[in-house]
Amino acid sequence: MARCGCRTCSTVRLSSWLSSSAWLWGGPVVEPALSVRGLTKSFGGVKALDDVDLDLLPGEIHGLLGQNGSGKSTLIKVLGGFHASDRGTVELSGRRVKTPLAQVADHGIAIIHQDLGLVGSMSVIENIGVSDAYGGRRARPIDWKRLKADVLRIFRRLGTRIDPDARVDTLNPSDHSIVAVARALWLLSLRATQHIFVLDEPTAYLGPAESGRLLDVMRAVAADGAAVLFVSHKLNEVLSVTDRCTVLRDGRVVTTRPTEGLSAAEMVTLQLGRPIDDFYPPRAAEPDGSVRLVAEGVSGAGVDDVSLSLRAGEVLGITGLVGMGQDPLAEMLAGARPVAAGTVRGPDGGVLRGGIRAAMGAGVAFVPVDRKRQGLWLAARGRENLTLPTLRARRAWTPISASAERSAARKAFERVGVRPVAPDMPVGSLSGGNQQKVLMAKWLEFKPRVLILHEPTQGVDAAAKREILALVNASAEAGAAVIICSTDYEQLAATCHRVVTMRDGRVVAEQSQPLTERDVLLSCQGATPHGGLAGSSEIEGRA
Ligand SMILES: Nc1ncnc2c1ncn2[C@@H]1O[C@H](COP(=O)(O)OP(=O)(O)OP(=O)(O)O)[C@@H](O)[C@H]1O
Repeated sequence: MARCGCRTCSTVRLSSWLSSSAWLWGGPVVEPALSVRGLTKSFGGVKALDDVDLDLLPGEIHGLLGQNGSGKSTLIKVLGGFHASDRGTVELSGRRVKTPLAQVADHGIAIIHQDLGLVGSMSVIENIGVSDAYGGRRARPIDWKRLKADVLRIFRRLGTRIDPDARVDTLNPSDHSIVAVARALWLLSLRATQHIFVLDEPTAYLGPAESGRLLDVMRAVAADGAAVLFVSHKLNEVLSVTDRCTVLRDGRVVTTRPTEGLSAAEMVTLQLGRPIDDFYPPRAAEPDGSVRLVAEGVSGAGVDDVSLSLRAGEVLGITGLVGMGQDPLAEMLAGARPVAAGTVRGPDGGVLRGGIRAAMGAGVAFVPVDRKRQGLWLAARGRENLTLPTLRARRAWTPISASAERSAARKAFERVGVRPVAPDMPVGSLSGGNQQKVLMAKWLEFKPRVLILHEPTQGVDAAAKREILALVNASAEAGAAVIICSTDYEQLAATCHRVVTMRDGRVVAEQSQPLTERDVLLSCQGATPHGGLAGSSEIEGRA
């Protein structure tokens, strides 16, 4: 049964109602907030959406699932007016609307993308205030006093204590998402009575604790009567928060059904059209190689006196609650961020100075967390992205053979499961998960001696996640030393030989095999495994 974890919500969950006879025999007795019929959209020869029907009911949290490239983002972009559909109709509360929709907020629709569109140097309240009337014909002054009262009321309803006057760049990532939801709530409250929230992988960058806060916010929004569409590859979250799910495969709806009674394995089978045996590949063999990377007393922005070493063949996890220093540490080890004190020694024992270029020269590869801004050249072809890391090693003026590049890229894309395998397609036209696979292919092809991965499977579906991690393990078995910097505790426990935990910039714990998700989470929360914090609902819900 879909569980309501919201402490303030006393409403009856929709799940039992949805599976009741009222739904089954007579169709929905409640007017859908959004009703889509026959939606079809192609890009060239690719049918991204094929005759899609979808109903979102007021008060419901509806999961939208599907493997990478199945059409989820395209559906959202059509709803958001970003793409015109080729065919199909959209009704809002029973009223047919003209598509593509313009000014979707006027129709009560808020779309919250992964990139939240907040301005870090502005306060929370300024970010919310400037969202009204942006692009409008008449400028009018913002009533800050009234706005602040509205925002505080919304924050109270969402159960958050974010300071409206705080600068956004001082907040943690889950607060960013909550501010984006609050901004949408405020904006919609000025414009429409029925609200529809579409959240496109809002928890992709969040750890379990931070995600939990956002899921509570979604529950509060739905409890007030909004319809919520939630896109995620994190099946635990989909199971815990949604009332119903719609599964897309190759642009078509496979099923829409109540979440109650569904398991994560069944969700994967519905998405792929086949079951997968295990969510994770077998762990890489125990390492017995020589030392490949050493950090000695490394300090810098957000990192305080960290020492660690890593051997060839080893897969080391670096984790912590979100924002505890693991992200800047991964960047410092890769030469992508300056080290203020201490040293990093590379595969040959020499101190790595000279930034990321010197690190690459020593065989260190880095897969950054922000694939769109730091990882990929979105306007370039897939094959060109793959060539980039080796460009410097080529002899000057040696022409690049397009056909050789194409055939190498085709093989690399097949290895990591990029769909479609189209080396000439601009990377920006691929789905988000497939972009992530191209990024992985780019650095695996580099044949690194040290491979530093920052959230390597974000936004990828269950099958692709398994394939990517299998390649990471193969890379370790071929002699690379691997670091996975992540807040996906389950993935770390299933993949790593060793996990170090950071808090306030320092390494505070180190665990080796046997590892469990629970132990990793406990160490992040400051408890010793098998002790303390026994009452944490976060842990109990997932154990
Ligand atoms: N602008 C575009 N140009 C060409 N093809 C596109 C474009 N946008 C999407 N596609 C294609 O449409 C299909 C559906 O992509 P979409 O982004 O909707 O998938 P998705 O389900 O959101 O995947 P993911 O889980 O990876 O985010 C894919 O084959 C993708 O390559």
